Amino acid sequence: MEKIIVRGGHQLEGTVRVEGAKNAVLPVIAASLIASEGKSVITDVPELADVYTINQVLSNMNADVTFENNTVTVDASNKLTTEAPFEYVRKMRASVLVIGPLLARYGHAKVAMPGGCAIGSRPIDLHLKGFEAMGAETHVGNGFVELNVDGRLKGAKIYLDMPSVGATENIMMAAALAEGKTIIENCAKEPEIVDLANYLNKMGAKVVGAGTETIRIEGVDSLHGVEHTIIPDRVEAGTFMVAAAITNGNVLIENAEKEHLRSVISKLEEMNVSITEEDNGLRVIGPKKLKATDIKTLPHPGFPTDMQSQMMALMLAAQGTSVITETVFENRFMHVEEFRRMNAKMKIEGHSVIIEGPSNLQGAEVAATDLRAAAALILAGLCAEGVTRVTELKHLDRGYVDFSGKLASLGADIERVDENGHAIDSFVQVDATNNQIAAELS
Ligand SMILES: CC(=O)N[C@H]1[C@@H](OP(=O)(O)OP(=O)(O)OC[C@H]2O[C@@H](n3ccc(=O)[nH]c3=O)[C@H](O)[C@@H]2O)O[C@H](CO)[C@@H](O)[C@@H]1O
Ligand SMILES: C=C(OP(=O)(O)O)C(=O)O
Repeated sequence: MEKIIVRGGHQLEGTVRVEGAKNAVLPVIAASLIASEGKSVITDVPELADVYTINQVLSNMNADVTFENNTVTVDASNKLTTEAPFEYVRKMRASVLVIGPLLARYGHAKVAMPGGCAIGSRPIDLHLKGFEAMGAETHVGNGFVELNVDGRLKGAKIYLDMPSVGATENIMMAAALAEGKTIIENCAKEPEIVDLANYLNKMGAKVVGAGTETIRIEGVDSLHGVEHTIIPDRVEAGTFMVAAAITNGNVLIENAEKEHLRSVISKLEEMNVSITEEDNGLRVIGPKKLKATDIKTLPHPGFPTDMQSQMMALMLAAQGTSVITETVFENRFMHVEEFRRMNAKMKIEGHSVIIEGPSNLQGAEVAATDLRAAAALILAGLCAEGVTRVTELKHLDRGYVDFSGKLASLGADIERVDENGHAIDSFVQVDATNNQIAAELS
């Protein structure tokens, strides 16, 4: 079993560059399925397990996909098949984002139903209600959801019961090619929604209002491939901000977009962390003593749930009582038990965790329970006494490129080892060209 081994107590210093955003690139690659002509060229794509998975989903549908030098190309002008099997959806829930494009272009999609996961039940009812309002018939059975449209999708007025990121993206992609006008109310406002809208508009779509709570889409007859650069990953940036803060370090986080990180910056500043904008990024300096604070996760522009576990690590090192309330996912506290193995003093009360800081964190063997928990346990290891060993790295590899290597370059005592204890590089997919994917799938 691969592990990351961290020896705490080193201040981080230097510069780290943030990659393109996982949560922006997945819908953008899925949206490339709508282009019936031309090639889509997507740049600043991070080498993440999830990117390989979405590429495989598209490739399996007969799209031509390549991934080299942080650039994904998709040629979806072939006749595509319209199914995404469980093998992919199991690995990555974002596979459901192919439904909107397929339904819009072919009037049919059959995708394995995503189950629950470590952070909650995560249904897709809002996606399906949106498609039904646009004229699709949905049928759920045998572990799949199958959608059919008689003719073309019709524009509709859709109110989302909650501002779901995935539902907003899926409906926006479907509406881009629907007949007439679609209005999505109470939609998600995340920067990744804006990035997808910009991409669709370059492809020839007519989307206005992304980033506000109402998006209006005038459907067009066809979309074409274009070039697009992915926005920086605000969660990776936030994670390195916490790494600098928790080690009393001084780190320049290149390519971090301040506007996307307002809630995170404001909470870190409350904890006495210094953050200044420089030409090419944000400089983060950790204080000698971190101050406790409270956080409630909310849809954007509120505090992001994807930064909740990393902030929990930081609060464990802060002076005083902090409270984290999770309102986005029903069960995103699995990492609490793992932190307790490191001597963390905290208790769960309903949707909140009360953290008594500072905990005298001690190194221990801990298991990542989800992607952000993996990063959070490593962050805790950076300031714990002794050695922390983190397992279940498949979660980490979904969302962080060479996390241990980047921390090591900032001065952390950290290495990734294989089951025999030999040092290895971070997750690297040997070859992700289309041929390789085809070979894997055959
Ligand atoms: C690939 C990607 O971009 N993932 C992000 C996306 O996930 P994702 O798009 O899955 O998250 P949503 O915004 O849809 O989920 C928010 C809440 O709405 C609920 N819900 C959602 C859809 C639905 O049909 N019915 C329903 O009840 C979910 O269970 C959850 O409680 O946004 C989340 C919230 O910011 C982030 O944590 C994830 O990192
Ligand atoms: C929850 C996350 O991602 P996903 O929706 O892909 O599981 C995340 O990025 O923290």
